Amino acid sequence: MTAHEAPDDLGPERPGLPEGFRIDGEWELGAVIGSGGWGTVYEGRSLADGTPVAVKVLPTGSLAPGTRTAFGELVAREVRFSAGADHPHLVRTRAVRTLAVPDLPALDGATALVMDRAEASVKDVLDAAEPGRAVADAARILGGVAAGLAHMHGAGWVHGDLKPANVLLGAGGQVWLADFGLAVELDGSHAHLPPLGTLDHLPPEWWSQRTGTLGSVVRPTADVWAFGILAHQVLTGGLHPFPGATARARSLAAQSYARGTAPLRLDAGLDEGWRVLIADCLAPDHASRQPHTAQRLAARVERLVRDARPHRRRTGPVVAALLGLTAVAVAGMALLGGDGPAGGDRAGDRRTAGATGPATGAPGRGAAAGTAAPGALRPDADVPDALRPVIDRAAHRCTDEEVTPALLAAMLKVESGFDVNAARPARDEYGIAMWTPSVFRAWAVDGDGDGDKDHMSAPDAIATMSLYACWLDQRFKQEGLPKEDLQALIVAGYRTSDRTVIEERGVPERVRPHVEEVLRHLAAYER
Ligand SMILES: Nc1ncnc2c1ncn2[C@@H]1O[C@H](COP(=O)(O)OP(=O)(O)OP(=O)(O)O)[C@@H](O)[C@H]1O
Repeated sequence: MTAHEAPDDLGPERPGLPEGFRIDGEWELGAVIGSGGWGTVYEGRSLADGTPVAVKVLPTGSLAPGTRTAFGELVAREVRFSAGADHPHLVRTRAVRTLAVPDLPALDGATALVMDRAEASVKDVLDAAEPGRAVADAARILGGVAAGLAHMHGAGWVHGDLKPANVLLGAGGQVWLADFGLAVELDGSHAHLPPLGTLDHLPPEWWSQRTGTLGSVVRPTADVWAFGILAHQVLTGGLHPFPGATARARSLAAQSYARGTAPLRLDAGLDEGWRVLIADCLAPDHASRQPHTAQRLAARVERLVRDARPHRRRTGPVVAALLGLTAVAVAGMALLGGDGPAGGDRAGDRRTAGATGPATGAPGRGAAAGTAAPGALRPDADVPDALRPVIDRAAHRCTDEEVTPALLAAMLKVESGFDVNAARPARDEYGIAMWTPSVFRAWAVDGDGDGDKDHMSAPDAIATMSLYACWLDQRFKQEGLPKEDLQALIVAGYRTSDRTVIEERGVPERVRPHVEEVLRHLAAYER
């Protein structure tokens, strides 16, 4: 949400919750991370397993009656959207609670959103950036933002407040859209929003439209405009595409451009592909921006991310340094790295160093000789020879012990029978790992390091399967699901979703036969 445009009468001094405050005996609050226009975000941790979380507390008690209705509506929206958001590029809300704090009347009855905790926002990165130079990992960050937006628009929502502060970066390199207080559900082609967006990211047409009782009309093209501004900032170390020392001056410059009285002057240092994409996002009005849907932009950004890859092999650690990440977080980033052999090798080394048993990090069947690590493939397993090194390498991207070569092989066996050309068009699933292309895009890993991420390429599809399995594994651990069931749950999550498995706290009935078949193969494949 926006700090500058929020009404001033949200309450005098905003009261805070003390460190150590517990929510429902499940989470404990720590220090304040920051406050926005509507609420305060605290560090927190799960009392069950110490998992770090961020808790956003949205009070309503201290508001003037006139403000309360509008604010209550925004809170309801944030809660409604957050609870339903389920995508790797949208920050995950783990729980929504109503606080009971009779001693602090202003916070009694406040809503608390318990979210995955980020390390930093893109705003933090831009604040530390050198103007004129793209921030480290710029293309990948923008790829995540575009994929998150495409998902929101596809699901019938508009973000409404896309800006650097609302793009969060997780400790493992994840890119999450956040702050859904202004997210609105589309009613046909548009929705209504109170006039609250951020000046610097509002489209020029916003200023000329009348604000009705329902608020301003907001359409997906407003997010596309905001993405254009954000992309320019990320690719130029924070430079806004419109001139002016203040947000208001820049918004006036944007309006002059939209009226045709000033040209669009993008930074001269931008690569041609990005320049064209940003110019499309910054088309002067709703109609001319409309063809550039978030879905199309996401596909274009993905191509640009791919093209940028040879130059960014070494950027993961740079982002880590910039964000002050820990060694553990850097290790997580190697796991997530879709950067081909470099990322894979780092993960392999780490596994070697950390493992108590002999290393299986070396790709290929060499690992089958001598003492094999748990989960290594049996030499007589019916897995095609050519795939063994690919599966080994993919499994070693994940440092969690449940994601083994035998598990991935058993999943592939049942998904496609190791057929690289397998297809189930009715379910929109293709290739050896039966990826749905739009889902694959959100996770895609370049398994063979050829600069391309293709769900029909076995190395890419299998490496991506491993990454996704690893993430599922970590989710289920965070949720405290039984350790002995984790492999079965990963298989079930791959066929359904993390949320379905977590909600059912086990293997959903409808995928039970599939899971049992995979487990049979797993038993036969494991050394
Ligand atoms: N899940 C999270 N993990 C870590 N930090 C977060 C998380 N969500 C929000 N923050 C941080 O908490 C601070 C307050 O966030 P909040 O969304 O309330 O306001 P904002 O986006 O800064 O401003 P506004 O709401 O006015 O637009 C910001 O610094 C934001 O980066």
